[in-house]
Amino acid sequence: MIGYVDTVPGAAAPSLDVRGVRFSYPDGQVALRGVDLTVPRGERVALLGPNGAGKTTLVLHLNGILAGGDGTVTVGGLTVDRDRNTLAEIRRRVGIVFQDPDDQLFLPTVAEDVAFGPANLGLRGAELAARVTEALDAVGMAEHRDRAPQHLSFGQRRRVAVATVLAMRPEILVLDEPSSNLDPAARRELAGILRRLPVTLLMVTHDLPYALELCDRSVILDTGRIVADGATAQLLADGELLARHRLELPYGFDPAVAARQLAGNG
Ligand SMILES: Nc1ncnc2c1ncn2[C@@H]1O[C@H](COP(=O)(O)OP(=O)(O)OP(=O)(O)O)[C@@H](O)[C@H]1O
Repeated sequence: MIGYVDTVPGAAAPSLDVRGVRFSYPDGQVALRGVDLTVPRGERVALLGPNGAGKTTLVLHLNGILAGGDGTVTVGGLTVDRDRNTLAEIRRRVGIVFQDPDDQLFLPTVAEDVAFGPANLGLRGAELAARVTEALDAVGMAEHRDRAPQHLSFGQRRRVAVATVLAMRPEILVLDEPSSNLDPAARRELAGILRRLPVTLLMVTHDLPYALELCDRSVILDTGRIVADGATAQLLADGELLARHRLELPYGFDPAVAARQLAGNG
């Protein structure tokens, strides 16, 4: 089993600490208006919110793709800044899985795609091979290692995209809409895989049942501010809160019943 939760220096620090982050785009559009968020090591948190709330902008601050506003972001005790060495380590610690797996897969075979990141870190030979196998095992894709990514199903490609990030042994795994375009079986299988990963997880999603299934805690972001932060089951049971922030449960979905079922299965 992968043990990267304990391998990062500064193990006492939270995985993620966002303090007073404000950010406007160059055209003046204000996207974040003072965001505070602490995620302890090993926790799984859903980041919810309507279109335009600032979710992507916040995620892009976690590994320094966006910066320059106010506030600080700390990952496993290391503050995100523009220093080249720090940024390289931050990008190893924060693994972002984008919505479209094809943005992350570009080499002839699955194994080469998964090896790409750790090879850039300098791993070679048996150590690199072990890292690739470990990551592919974690997402149940080891038997496909020599296949071409473009010949895999969408759900398989998404799993390989997760493996490319896991191969870096991240401190925190950030997933952008992980359930999108998955059929019900692939969606369920991915949930099982993500639940077993020993890693801090931040999941951006509009799929509220998926948030409930995977994350005990959810945070709602709207107009650049965190407007709710609590137990997912409680937030989803608050119809007025959801309506205020343009969040909708699927027709007929009862979060209380689903939470009881999940607790029974857990
Ligand atoms: N490159 C950009 N230039 C200017 N404004 C931007 C840019 N990208 C995003 N914005 C604006 O920043 C705000 C936050 O957008 P962001 O993409 O972070 O929201 P989001 O919550 O991820 O939305 P969605 O659910 O639609 O993906 C919005 O008002 C958006 O129009």
